[in-house]
Amino acid sequence: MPIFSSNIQVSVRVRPFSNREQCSNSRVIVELVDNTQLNLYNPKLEGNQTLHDHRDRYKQFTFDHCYLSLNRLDPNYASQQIIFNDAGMDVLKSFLEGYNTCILCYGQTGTGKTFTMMGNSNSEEMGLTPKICENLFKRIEESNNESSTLCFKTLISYMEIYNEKLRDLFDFDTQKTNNSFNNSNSSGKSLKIREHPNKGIYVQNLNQFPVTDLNTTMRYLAKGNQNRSTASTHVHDKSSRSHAIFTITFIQAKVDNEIPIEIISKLNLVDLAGSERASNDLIYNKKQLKEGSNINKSLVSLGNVISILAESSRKYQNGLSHSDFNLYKENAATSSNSNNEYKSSFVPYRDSLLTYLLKDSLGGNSKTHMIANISPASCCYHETLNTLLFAQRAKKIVNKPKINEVKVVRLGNQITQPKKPGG
Ligand SMILES: Nc1ncnc2c1ncn2[C@@H]1O[C@H](COP(=O)(O)OP(=O)(O)OP(=O)(O)O)[C@@H](O)[C@H]1O
Repeated sequence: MPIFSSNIQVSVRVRPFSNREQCSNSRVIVELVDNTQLNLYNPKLEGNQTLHDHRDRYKQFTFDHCYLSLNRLDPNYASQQIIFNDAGMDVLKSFLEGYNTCILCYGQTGTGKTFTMMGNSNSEEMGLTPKICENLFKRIEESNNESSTLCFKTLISYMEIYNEKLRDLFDFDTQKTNNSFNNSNSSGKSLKIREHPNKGIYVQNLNQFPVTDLNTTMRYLAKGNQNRSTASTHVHDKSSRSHAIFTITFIQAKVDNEIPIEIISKLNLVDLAGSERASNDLIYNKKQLKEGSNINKSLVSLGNVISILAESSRKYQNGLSHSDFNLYKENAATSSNSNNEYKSSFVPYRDSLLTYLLKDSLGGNSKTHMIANISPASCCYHETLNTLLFAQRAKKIVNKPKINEVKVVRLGNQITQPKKPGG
């Protein structure tokens, strides 16, 4: 079974100017050097060539991919299809091979995270989630036509973290009436995260629906999206106030040398809530303050986890050869000896629901792709710089993806794992 280490893939996407940015006479401060490098200009130092050399005037960043979606009329505009062809197809391929996979969008509020993940209802503008589902069902159909020895099962679930509570967006009994689903006084259930030695992280009592076609999946997704917490903010009139995680679980059953085998892979599609700097010039109500502070708190803990993982990946990769590094990860994961030289740094996954839920995707056994969404405008310089620095740190994280293959013994409808010899 292939096990190897793989860095988190990180892309950056620059969205078009918003009306607010156009009205504020902002300038474009992001320039693509090529499809992996971009320059971010400091608007305060622009044009001042005498006092500052170029290192002060702009910072250069390198990522796995940079996408410019600044102007739809530009022939090089990075469309939804282009993002899917790169990031989406890559992740889908690994997911179908049996790897746990994850795509997450990170960035300041209003920079295009929901647009990238979900898109608009217009079919030209479908985001990664519907496009991945569309292609998944196409692949299943193709495989069904090619072979009768493989069986597939697809399950979907959808949850959000709102004000540090975990909610099931597919809990259609707790219907959202007058936004009561998301009201902090509502009786909407808060779910619990559990950890299983084989299954990894999972959410207890989360609804999971089996699906066999795109239309049904899209209907569930649309209903789940209606339940998602959104509100108007000073920056964005339909801002997501929660982190949303749509999970597809894919079970492939086959018989190998007369032994029934199941490969179970999970794809987490994550639309994070956007960070927003509180301003002294603006008035916030109590609800906005609470939402903003919870969003920022969980994004800070995500930042901490990413920094620690990036630092330990760097430390050990610098000193160890590739095979030693694999050994280190192996030992760090299994060692109970606190003096073990390979023991990994403590990673505070449990500091927030978000980092706990994403534990397997960050520094775990998943193939993960992060898309950092940014604005092109000079008025967002500080937020954009923070996002790019965050993304640069995430690029250093090394995961250890593996195919989740389980040999099963079927007893009627029950599925059990074969007993270990002597067990
Ligand atoms: N690449 C793009 N091309 C065209 N329009 C875009 C693009 N990215 C974002 N937009 C538009 O920008 C606006 C904000 O985008 P979106 O809602 O996706 O931001 P967000 O990052 O999810 O915000 P929040 O964090 O507040 O939820 C939307 O009107 C969206 O249609």
